[in-house]
Amino acid sequence: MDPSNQKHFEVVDYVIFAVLLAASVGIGLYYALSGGRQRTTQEFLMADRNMGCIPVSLSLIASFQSAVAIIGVPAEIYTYGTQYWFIGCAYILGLLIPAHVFIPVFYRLRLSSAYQYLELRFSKAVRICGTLTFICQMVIYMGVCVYTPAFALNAVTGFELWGAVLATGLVCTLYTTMGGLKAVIWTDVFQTVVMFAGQLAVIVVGVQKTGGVSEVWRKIWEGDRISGLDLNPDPTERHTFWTLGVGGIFLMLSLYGVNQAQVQRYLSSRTEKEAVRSCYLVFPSLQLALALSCVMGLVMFARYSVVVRFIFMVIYFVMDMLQGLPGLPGLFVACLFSAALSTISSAFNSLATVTMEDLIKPHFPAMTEARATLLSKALAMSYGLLCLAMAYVTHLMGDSVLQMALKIFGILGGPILGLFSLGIFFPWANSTGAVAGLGSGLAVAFWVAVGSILSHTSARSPTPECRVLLGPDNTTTTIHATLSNVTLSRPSGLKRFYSLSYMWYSAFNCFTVILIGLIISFLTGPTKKEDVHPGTVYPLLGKLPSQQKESNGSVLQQEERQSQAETESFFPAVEYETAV
Ligand SMILES: CC(C)(CO)[C@@H](O)C(=O)NCCC(=O)O
Ligand code: NA
Repeated sequence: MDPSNQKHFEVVDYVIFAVLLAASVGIGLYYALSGGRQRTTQEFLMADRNMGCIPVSLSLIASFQSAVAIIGVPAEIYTYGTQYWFIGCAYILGLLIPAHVFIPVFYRLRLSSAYQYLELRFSKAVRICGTLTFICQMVIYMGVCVYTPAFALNAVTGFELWGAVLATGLVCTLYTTMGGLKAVIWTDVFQTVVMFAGQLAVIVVGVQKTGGVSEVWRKIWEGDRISGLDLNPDPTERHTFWTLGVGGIFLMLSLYGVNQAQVQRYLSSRTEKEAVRSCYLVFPSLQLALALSCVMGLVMFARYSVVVRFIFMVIYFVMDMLQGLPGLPGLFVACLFSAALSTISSAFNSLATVTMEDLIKPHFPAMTEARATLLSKALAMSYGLLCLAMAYVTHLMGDSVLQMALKIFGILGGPILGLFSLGIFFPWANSTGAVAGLGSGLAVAFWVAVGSILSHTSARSPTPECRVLLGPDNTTTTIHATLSNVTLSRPSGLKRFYSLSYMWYSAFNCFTVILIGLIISFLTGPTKKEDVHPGTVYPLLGKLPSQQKESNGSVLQQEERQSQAETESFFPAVEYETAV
């Protein structure tokens, strides 16, 4: 194996990549010119609340399955064995709870943005704090997503780095701005299929070139890549059944339960049942996505029988396998960029939605629908350009990309999950408690994350390390093998606190918010039962009231009624189901 010889693309590979981009723009154009022609925010941001469960479910898995997972998960399996696969166990509760708690609550309140919930349950201030946290989370994450595939390809193949970043950023901005949420969802469907096809191609060719299934299996077995269930309760162990299978549930809840990108898809569903069904359908597709990435990591190990710690080993492997098979390298590039595009388009659209619904509309209640839609498009476009800037910021950082993405979800998404859980499960919580809880949750989250970076404890790795250094022209030139005998002495005191496994971040930060939120609520006078807005608290023992009747005249509901009337004038046949 010689990572120093650069891999190249043929014309046909570039053509396939271009077809992917063109098809995505085509879908955007189609939804710009059909239906209501994106003239209302209901259509642009909510897809007219008329989506079926299959496109929604594929779109749900596409939102947080980016090139980071396509590159990061096989690399993880190749380097450390199959322990990470146990995160699949977290998908069970991680999807059942959103389907039966979060979706019913949000859907029946007929929200446009998840953060509207925070105002109904607490106050305007809480809504704004939540929105701002979400914006930070998605903007940082977006940078990682757009940068990763471009950088990885560049490192191995010399694929033009900033050209690829610009192409993805601009194409995505274009179809998101033109076609709104409908285009985002339907491009997600197409891109998810391309993503699966690309991974499957690599696996099939990889197995064949390594000598067939039994040979691959023998090498994996001899190389000791199949990890048993690690039941070590130590929360500082990076990956164990507990960190992945239990910590992972909170990661999933923060993504599939309360993240605006997903909530928006649930709310765009035709009926509540359809939304719940789409959440159920995520389970098999997400398991498939996980299985494909894990198997790819295993085949990769079988191919080389040695662990080389090179961050873009996955791309090297793919090119090594697919070189000489015209079009297949192009299919994989399309797979990587499909994964990236489908994630950043969800990010643009959800960011435009929260900025519009939570930060702008409340201040300009008289804004016309035409102006609001135009402004939403301008917002989607601005976030697209901001994304390019964030790609540059990511360029300046360095971490395992998978770990980096999951840390962002834990550090910023965990406290948001805590905030929503505080509102949904604890009727006593009040607005002051919520703001204090979120503030403390974020502060502790940053403290632990920065502490962990500074004390380097999270970087402990039990495997011998080899590093491939990047040469001056970004080609891989030197292989520098260091057998690092990491001393596995237990850190003590604060260091031990800092070495908390990043897989616990979501859960830990969520609980900080709930704990501080409840303490402050009780100190400042808990919310009385009769003051809680109906339908905002999930009755753990009773039944959630069915869809909100539009009875009282709050501004929010007037807004809702107005936009609902608009929707109905466009689609008189839309029916809103009221109960499960
Ligand atoms: C969100 C999970 C954990 C769900 O399996 C997975 O898709 C993942 O590891 N995502 C990493 C982030 C990304 O792909 O951008
Ligand atoms: Na994606």
